[in-house]
Parts: sequence; C-alpha cells; structure tokens
Amino acid sequence: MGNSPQRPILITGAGRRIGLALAHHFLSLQQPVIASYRCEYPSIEGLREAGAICIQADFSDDEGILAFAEQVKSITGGLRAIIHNASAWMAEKPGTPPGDTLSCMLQIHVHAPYLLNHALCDLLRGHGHAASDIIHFTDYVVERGSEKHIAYAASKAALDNMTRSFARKLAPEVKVNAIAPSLILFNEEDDADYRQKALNKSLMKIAPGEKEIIDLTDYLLTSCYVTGRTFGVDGGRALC
Ligand SMILES: NC(=O)C1=CN([C@@H]2O[C@H](COP(=O)(O)OP(=O)(O)OC[C@H]3O[C@@H](n4cnc5c(N)ncnc54)[C@H](OP(=O)(O)O)[C@@H]3O)[C@@H](O)[C@H]2O)C=CC1
Ligand SMILES: Nc1nc2c(c(=O)[nH]1)N=C([C@H](O)[C@@H](O)CO)CN2
Repeated sequence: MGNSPQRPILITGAGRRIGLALAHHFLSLQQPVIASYRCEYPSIEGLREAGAICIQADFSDDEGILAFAEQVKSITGGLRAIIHNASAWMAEKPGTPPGDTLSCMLQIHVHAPYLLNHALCDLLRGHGHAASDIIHFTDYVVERGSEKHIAYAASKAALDNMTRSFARKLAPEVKVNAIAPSLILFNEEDDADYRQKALNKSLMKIAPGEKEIIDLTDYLLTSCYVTGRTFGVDGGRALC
C-alpha cells in the first residue's frame, strides 16, 4: 500500500458489517487500525484483541466529531488513510419531521467527513507523493436519486462532491476517492420478498459481501495516480 507501517488507517463506524470487515482485513496485514464505534458491540473487543485502537464516538453533533478528532491526534502523529464508512440508511417516515431526517443525514454523511478531513489532514500530509488516502463511502443512488431515501441520497451526493474538492485541496500527497456501492450486504430485518426484489435490480443479481469493498479499497490504497474519482460497486445496476 506504499504506507509507513507505523501510520494507522482510521475507519469510522467499524463496529459492524463493512467497517468491521475492513478493520480485520487491515489488521490481518499487520496494518495498524484506529476504529471509531458508536455502540459497544462484542465485535469491539474482538477488534481490540486483534490489535486495533477502538475509540467510542458519536457523530450526531459537531462536538462529538471534533472531540473524536482530538482523541485521534492525541494518539498518533500520522495517518495512512481515513475511511469514512460511518453511515445511517434513513428513509423518510411518517411521523418523523423531514427536517429531522435531513439534519441527521447531513450530520453523519457531510459534517463528519468534512470536519474530520479538515481536522486530520495534517496527519495525512508530509509523508510523500500519494502516500496517504481518504476514501468516502457514498452510494449508487447519488446517480439516480431515491424516492424513499431522499435526504440520504442528497447527503451522499454532497459527500460525492466533497471527494473532488478534497482531491483538489490535498493532492499530490493525499489521494481522495469515493466508493459508491449498491447492494453489498442485506440487513437482518430484510425479508425474502425484499431480498429478491433487491437482487433483481442489478445485472449480476447477488449481494456480493464485504470482500468487493475490501478489494477495491486495497486497489485505491496502492495507486499512485488515481484521485478525485468515484468507483461504482453496483453489479451493473445502472444498466437495468
Ligand atoms: N450495506 C450495503 O449494501 C451498502 C452500504 N453502503 C455504504 O457503505 C458503508 C458501509 O455500509 P454498512 O456496513 O451497511 O453500514 P451500517 O449501516 O452497518 O453502518 C455502519 C456504521 O455506521 C455507524 N454510525 C451510524 N450513525 C453514526 C453516528 N451518528 N455516529 C457514529 N457512528 C455512526 C454505525 O454505528 P452503530 O452500529 O454503533 O450505530 C455502524 O456501525 C456506508 O457508508 C453505507 O452507506 C452503500 C450502499 C449499499
Ligand atoms: N449505512 C447504510 N447505507 C446503506 C445500506 C445499509 O445497510 N447501511 N444499505 C443499502 C442497500 O443495500 C441498497 O444499496 C440496496 O437496497 C444502501 N445504503
């Protein structure tokens, strides 16, 4: 990955699913990891046992984001990468004021990456050409919109745009790219009917699992040239 073994990779929302799989992947390569988590799942102890530094953080307000950034700065003098994985897939719901949904989506998908990138960019800089990375996890719906997740899609679109802005700001020492998945993993509550409908939305008709994201993340970290780009991981959904 062209990285100094001493500089950790920071993964937000690493307590479960894709973030957790990424953290264990890097740890298996002897790559140091700093993991943020909100809820204390049993998985957090497993990450600590595997060698990760795990920091509890709730990004629901700017104070929580900035306090987390200060904790990161207090424990390391450099970062190999920041992977903005933390997210909430919130639909518009009757009974929830639209303004609350919008604020929540902007908070986790825009405020957190924006404030953390500014607060931590000096930990990424100073290590040479293309020696550091920021990866934003966006979503296929940035391209198409989503009638059931309007605020979610809008907030991910803002994150997609920030990919290009931070790429301009931080090149050539830091590459900044986005990964835009469609269906990767189902949620436990997804019933059989939902699952079949979701699978039918892509050409490939599978939910590939975390490895698809891990493999693309590894590629982006090894590149010395790719920046300011968004990489779809969507099974050909755009062609359906
Ligand atoms: N899974 C999929 O099929 C797809 C995923 N993506 C994107 O990929 C990324 C990973 O997806 P997935 O693993 O399913 O993500 P999850 O929905 O499982 O959420 C990831 C983590 O984000 C954390 N999080 C949520 N809100 C906050 C907050 N306010 N402060 C701190 N942490 C928070 C959660 O912590 P806690 O559990 O403690 O609340 C959770 O561990 C996300 O950015 C997602 O949008 C995009 C398209 C498809
Ligand atoms: N934070 C999350 N974002 C998204 C999730 C998720 O579970 N957590 N899931 C999806 C769906 O898989 C969608 O891509 C296909 O229906 C989207 N975003």
